[in-house]
Amino acid sequence: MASSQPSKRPSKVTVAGAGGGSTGQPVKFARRTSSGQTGLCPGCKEPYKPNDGEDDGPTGSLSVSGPDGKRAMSLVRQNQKGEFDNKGLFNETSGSYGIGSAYWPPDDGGGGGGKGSGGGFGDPADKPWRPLTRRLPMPKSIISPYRLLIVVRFIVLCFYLTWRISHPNDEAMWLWFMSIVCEMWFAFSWILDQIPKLCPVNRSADLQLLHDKFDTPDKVANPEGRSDLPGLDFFVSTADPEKEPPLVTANTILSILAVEYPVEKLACYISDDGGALLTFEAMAEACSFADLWVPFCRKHDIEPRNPDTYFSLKGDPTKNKTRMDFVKDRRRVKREYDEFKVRINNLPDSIRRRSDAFNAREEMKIFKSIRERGVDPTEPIKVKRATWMADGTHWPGTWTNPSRDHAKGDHAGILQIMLKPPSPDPLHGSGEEEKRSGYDHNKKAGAMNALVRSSAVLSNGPFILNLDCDHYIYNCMAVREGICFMMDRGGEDICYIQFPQRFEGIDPSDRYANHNTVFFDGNMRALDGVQGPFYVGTGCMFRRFALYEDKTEWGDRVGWIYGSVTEDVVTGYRMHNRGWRSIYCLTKRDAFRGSAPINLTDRLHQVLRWATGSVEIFFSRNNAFLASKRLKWLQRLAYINVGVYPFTSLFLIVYCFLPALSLLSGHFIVKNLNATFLMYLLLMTLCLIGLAVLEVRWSEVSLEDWWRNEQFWLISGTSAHLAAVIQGLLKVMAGIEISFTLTSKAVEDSDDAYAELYLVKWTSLMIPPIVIAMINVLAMVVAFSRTIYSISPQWGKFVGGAFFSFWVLAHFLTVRNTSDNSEQ
Ligand SMILES: O=c1ccn([C@@H]2O[C@H](COP(=O)(O)OP(=O)(O)O[C@H]3O[C@H](CO)[C@@H](O)[C@H](O)[C@H]3O)[C@@H](O)[C@H]2O)c(=O)[nH]1
Ligand SMILES: [Mn+2]
Repeated sequence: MASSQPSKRPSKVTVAGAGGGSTGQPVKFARRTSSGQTGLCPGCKEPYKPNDGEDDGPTGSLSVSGPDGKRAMSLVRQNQKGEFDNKGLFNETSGSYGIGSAYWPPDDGGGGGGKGSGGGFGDPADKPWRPLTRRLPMPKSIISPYRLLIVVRFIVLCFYLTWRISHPNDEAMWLWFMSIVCEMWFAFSWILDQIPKLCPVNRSADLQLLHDKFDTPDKVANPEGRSDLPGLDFFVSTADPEKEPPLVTANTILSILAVEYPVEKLACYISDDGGALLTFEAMAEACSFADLWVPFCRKHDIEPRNPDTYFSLKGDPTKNKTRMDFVKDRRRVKREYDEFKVRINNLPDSIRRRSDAFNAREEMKIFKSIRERGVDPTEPIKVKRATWMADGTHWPGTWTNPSRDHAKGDHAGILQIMLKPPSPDPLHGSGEEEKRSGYDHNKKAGAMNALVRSSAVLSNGPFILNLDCDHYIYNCMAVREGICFMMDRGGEDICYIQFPQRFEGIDPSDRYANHNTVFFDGNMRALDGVQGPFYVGTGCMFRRFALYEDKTEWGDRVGWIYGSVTEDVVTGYRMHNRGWRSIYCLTKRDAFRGSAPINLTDRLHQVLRWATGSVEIFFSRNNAFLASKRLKWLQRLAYINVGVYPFTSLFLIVYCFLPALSLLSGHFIVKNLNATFLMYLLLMTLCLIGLAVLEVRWSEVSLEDWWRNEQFWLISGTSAHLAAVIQGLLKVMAGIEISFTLTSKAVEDSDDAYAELYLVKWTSLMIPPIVIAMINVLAMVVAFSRTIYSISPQWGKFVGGAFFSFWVLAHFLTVRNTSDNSEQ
């Protein structure tokens, strides 16, 4: 084990100060892509010899390094004269930094000028200009009736409510009053949810054109074929090696390092809020393994580039593989990956053994010096026990010798540069500039901001893509689609490109709507037609410039915004509020895939956190009611909805008890079930069904998914959302802080892949839905027997109440989908 021995290689560990922490121990690992130079970090194993026994085809070289060492300074340098410099086309562009004008030559330039031909550097002047991306409107045959139905439903709803208000049930005013208040709120929340969905769009990006414009060698301008794509920095956040196994994070890192993007333009930064040596050493192992994995992926077009997923794919691995050496390469990489996994699994043990050995040595030293000084050796000596890195130094995250600014919970950030970048350029000020104090640690937002600051002095890529540790790259071309939008003409006001979140390992019938498809394929696509989708925390590509504006306002106006457990939505909101727009990038093959909790308890806790974040937003100055004029009208409604939706739970819970109350009291929300009421009911139901069908068609969500979403809306609406409102109120009124409960990504080894699903971990959040279901069943039974035995049976009212009750109960019924092999 290399890691149990102090490394003999020189270690270039940069430990640098960053934002002081208040709750955790942020450790930021910074890692630039490899050029095959490894061994700069303790814990790294011996570098793989990339070429041993392999032949190097022209495209299949097993080297990861860029075509040459120099870093192309795209986007950074401003052409001062504003002139079109034909010679440096590929290496310098005349845009201003990170604004997205990267390749647009000024119209008076030498590139042909004029509107039609200014199509990017390297484009011959005679070629017509072509857009990198297109906006595709939804088919009229779906969207027109959809809009019409929205209007119809709105009108019917208005008439219905007016009718209800003017026809109180004087036999049971309380029932009538409760129901009408709830119904008015539901109408309001329906409007908030529905109106922003008026103009959904689809988009497409032209990857071939991107390649032609940025990646194509040119005899004159770019003889070495260097890419002129902009620099891209990946940020990965992890927080707890127990809940977020380092192997998962390592796989994410490997998928990033293997992405189809020029190595010299790519950098990867990892933040570990847990400050765990385990995570650090696992990352070091991953960096070493990348030297084997990345060339293998590139040589044989491997997909997905997450080794764990790749090696557990079912089916024939040789399908579509034509290179003769594929089988040999794959066998070798597979074996090395298995060994890599064993090393990762062994890490906790080897770190402990190593630390024990070092600690014992320290004890001996102290013991010796005490004896030499002639102090009574029987007196117990206190030796602080530390965690040790392989190079014989203390792991900075153990705080064994606390001092000012360097103690657990209050310390500087730690910056580790794991591998030298492929560039011979010096790393300007790496480390030193990290010494910023007074910034709050602030959960994930704090971690992200620390990465923004440290990456600024290392690679400073104009674009940043952030991923949760469990979200890996499933489509290695996807980031290029994002770049297409950023680099397209008119793209300079795009602050971020959000990709949908897709999940793996979810039960086939998706009982608790974990896939969230209605949100990701419906709501988000609709917002794309307004000002842009929300930022949802992972799988999002930012323009660095949009995060940077005034260095003193981190977490307040700039960067990731603090003060909420759902930092994501607030961060996106602040940008939209300043007039930026965002883009939703739905790639054919999922761009990223992550894990989601499949058992009810974890799911409820996740939803609870989101809803609590929403309540926090509602009571903060980020409430969209206070938005600036730059926020578009429909976008504002959507953001208001984000802040308001948890409050629906207050009305929902009352409404769910109404059927039982009607059944038991023998009254109903209306005086009698007359034709007018039934007609309204029929009309509204028809509108609802019509809207659902049309929405399912434009969003391409399945009807089953849509129904799961409705079900879970009721379950979470009566439990987690309610708790969120209470928590949020507690925070506002009593200042009680809300903690971020991490979702576990650890997979239990078990024969049944979905064993987790049936795991019942009791949580008080389950009480309201269970009580609702039980009371409704009970009320039906009681009312049914009463109606049968009563002398003047009130069947009408019973049927009304029972239908009402059944509507509630239907939300708790799950029919298990038996086609279990649909996953994959
Ligand atoms: O103090 C913290 C807490 C969390 N995280 C990271 O935040 C991410 C999300 O945590 P997870 O438990 O997986 O939450 P989810 O509910 O699955 O995440 C969704 O919701 C979060 C906001 O509530 C967003 O931050 C995420 O990007 C989004 O995927 C993970 O990478 C964590 O490592 C930190 O870095 N520091
Ligand atoms: Mn997650």
